[in-house]
Amino acid sequence: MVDVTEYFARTRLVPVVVLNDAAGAGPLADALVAGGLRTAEVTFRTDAAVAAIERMAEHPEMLVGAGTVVTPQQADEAVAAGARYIVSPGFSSRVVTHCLQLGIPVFPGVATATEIQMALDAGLDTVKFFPAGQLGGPASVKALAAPFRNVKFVPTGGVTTDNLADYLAIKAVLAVGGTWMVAPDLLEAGDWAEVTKRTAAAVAAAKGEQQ
Ligand SMILES: O=C(O)C(=O)C[C@H](O)[C@H](O)COP(=O)(O)O
Repeated sequence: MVDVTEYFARTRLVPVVVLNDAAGAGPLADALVAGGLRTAEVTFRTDAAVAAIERMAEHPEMLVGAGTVVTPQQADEAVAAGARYIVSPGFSSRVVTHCLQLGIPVFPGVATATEIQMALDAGLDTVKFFPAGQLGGPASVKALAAPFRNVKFVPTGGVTTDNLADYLAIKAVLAVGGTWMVAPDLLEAGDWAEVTKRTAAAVAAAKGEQQ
């Protein structure tokens, strides 16, 4: 089984996908892989989520996760469709407990020290920090990480190619997530070339290469 935390430590980027039509899932997987990324968090923000996860998971190189999972039932649907990790915008004991029982890696969202302690109490050591930009950006991640030496963060919300290096420079940051590489308007328009271009730019920025 793939260690998802290890995987994120290598890719350092988690594209957050909002697909209204699952027909785009195949081309989107190809576009991401062409840009150098082999994972995507497909959100339950749309009814197409389950079908989109199924199709993206068919891509032999993709590690597909499910995002915006707010109920245990969605976690079940995501796993059945082929999701290999679960992400939530906030901390839900029900969702976390259920995922632990299923044995699927789960990354709940946190915004406060209290929520980080809830994650620790549940036995987790990696959390999403959401919405990162609006909560104060890298400075907030640093301040929150200080007392929690073994916690890893995936800041998401307001991250772009221009600011991702500021987050990734923080030791406690495992990876960053966001929609900028797979912006909903690009997916609506089927502009896969632009998805590949933005993905490649983000991958280069994550490696610290000149743009
Ligand atoms: O859908 C979820 O489960 C979320 O938690 C929210 C998304 O991860 C962010 O909305 C992405 O933020 P942007 O990259 O600023 O668009």
